[in-house]
Order: sequence, then structure tokens, then C-alpha cells
Amino acid sequence: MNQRILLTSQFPDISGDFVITEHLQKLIDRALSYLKAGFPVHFQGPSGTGKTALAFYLARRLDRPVMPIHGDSELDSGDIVGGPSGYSHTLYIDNFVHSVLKRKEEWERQWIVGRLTMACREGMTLVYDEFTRSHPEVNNVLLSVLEEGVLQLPGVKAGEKYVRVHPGFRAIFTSNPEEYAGVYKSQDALRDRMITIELGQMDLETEIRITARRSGLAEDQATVVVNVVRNFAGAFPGFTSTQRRSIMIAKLVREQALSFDSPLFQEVCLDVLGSEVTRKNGNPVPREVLEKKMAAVIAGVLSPEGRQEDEPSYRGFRFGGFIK
Ligand SMILES: Nc1ncnc2c1ncn2[C@@H]1O[C@H](COP(=O)(O)OP(=O)(O)OP(=O)(O)O)[C@@H](O)[C@H]1O
Repeated sequence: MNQRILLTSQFPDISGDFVITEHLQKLIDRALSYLKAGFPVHFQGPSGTGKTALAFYLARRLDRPVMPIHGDSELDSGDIVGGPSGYSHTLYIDNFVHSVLKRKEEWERQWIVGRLTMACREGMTLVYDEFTRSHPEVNNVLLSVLEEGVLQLPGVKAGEKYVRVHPGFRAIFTSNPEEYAGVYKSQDALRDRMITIELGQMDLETEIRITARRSGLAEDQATVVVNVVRNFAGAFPGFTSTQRRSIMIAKLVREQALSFDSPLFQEVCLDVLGSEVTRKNGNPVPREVLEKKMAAVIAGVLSPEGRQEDEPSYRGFRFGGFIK
């Protein structure tokens, strides 16, 4: 069992960097109203759709200490609830009268308080990121927490069999779709106790603004990057771009002062996106095919008029503004 507790004040504060667009504001308002009414909220969606960032942003908005747990197949119930961790031993020897030796031994059971127990007891906001990466049986303990407001403790700690959940306790969950590798199917009973909000790919404006904020690129340059990523992804069935890859490319553009029409920009884009195309596609795609496609996509984004016939749909790029 390893303990890692971050209170709000210790958690990296990304609220200043957190981008809020009209689309996100509506989502935030809804989610906050559910949480304030006492319902757990669950964000489900593909990788890079901003679930974790949103969960922590909301947790901060609730203005209570935050308790993060990261789902993992190695996690056991001891990690989240706590449990016995051996004994402490005290030996008293009294030899005050030299001909009399008194000896007294005490054994006391040691107990580690798990993160969920601490959150329930102190009324913290639990952020359980990627909870379906933990074995479903580990998460069973949440059923009575979310329904009856009671956390059952394993074994008996100084006569304590359960913890009554503090009224300030709130829970936010995130998960990837169930078809993702390394993800377990969550039990219906648990899902039934939370409000699940599906997060799909972000809208163009949100993605551009996040890319700009996270990379430090100007928004018109971030627009080029996001459109290159989206249009390239659109050319290969089953491959969707992620926010994270746009940020990666944008950071490289900024740090290396890359020019969009340079061969290096094309190489960087291919390195960041190429292997994912092959992985998602199932079949290896030859590098020459990827290079040709990338060159055409970049040319199309930089100069929409020069776009070739077979180019994927031109999605909303315009210097100096957004097309939503
Ligand atoms: N609203 C936002 N403002 C600023 N940055 C954001 C915002 N949403 C997402 N990001 C950034 O986008 C990237 C991907 O977001 P995040 O890690 O939250 O996605 P995720 O859906 O949790 O992905 P995964 O399922 O892979 O964990 C991160 O760098 C994150 O900081």
C-alpha cells in the first residue's frame, strides 16, 4: 500500500491555464450542478479529450481538499480503503528493585488509512482517474459509499467497522471507452450510481485555444497545427487525432522555431502521428504513403486554394479566425 494524498493547495493549479470555451462552460455548469446536488459525475471518452483536466478543474471549483486516485490493475482494496499493516511492539522492563525484574509487552495493531477512507471521513473531493483500469471487485467498495453514504472497513480498526461519509464528500470519475486495452468493464451497479457524461473529440475552437495555451504558440499558428493534425487523421479511417498530439507538435514548432513550410515541420508531424496511423489502421502504412499524404495535407492547410482533389475535407482553417 502506498499513500499519496494531495490537498487542493498542494495539487498543481492548472486553473489559470484551463481554457474555457462556450462549449466547455455549458459542460462545466451542468457537471457542477450535479456535483453540488450530491451526484457523482463520470466523464467517459477517448484518450486526450480532456477528461482528467476537466475533472481536476471541477474538483478545484468545489473548493474542498482533493483526493486523487489513479486506476490501475495493481491497485487493491487496501490501497484505497486501507487496512492492517502489521503490529507495533513495546517492551517495558522494570528493574527498579535489582532483585525484581518486571517485564511487560504490548502489541498494537497498526493501521494505514486508505485514500478513499480519508476522503470519505474528511469530506474531500475524490477524483478517481481512469477507474476502469482497476479490477471491478476493487471498486465494489464504492457501491455503499455512493448509495448509502457508508464505507465498510475491512477487519476491525479499534472497534470501527465502517465510516459514515462526510456530507462534503464528492466524487468525480473518468474512464476510457470499454474497448480500450487495459480497461475492465465497469459493473452496471456502479455506473447506475453516477451521471455519465460522454466526451467526444473537442470542437475546433476549443482544441485550437487549448493547443495555443498549452504550447505558447499564437492562436493563428495553433490553428495551422490543429488543422494539419485533424486533416491528416481524417485521411485514415479509424484514426482520430487527439488534443495531446496537437499540443506536442505545437510545442516542437515553438521550441524549434519551425517554419510550417519547412521539411522539418513535415518530419515532426510524421513522427508524432505516423506510427499511430499504422497502429489504429491495423495494417502497416508505408512511410512514402504517409509522407505524400502529409505533404498534401500541409499544402492544403497553408494554401486552401492549392488543395488537391484527393485531399481530405478542408475543415475550417482560416488565418486570423475560427470557423466553428
Ligand atoms: N480545458 C483545457 N484547458 C487546458 N488544457 C487542457 C484542457 N483540456 C485538456 N487539456 C490538455 O489536453 C491534454 C489532454 O487532456 P487530458 O489529459 O485531460 O485528457 P484525457 O481525456 O484525460 O486523456 P487520457 O484518457 O489519455 O488520460 C492535456 O495536456 C491537458 O492538460
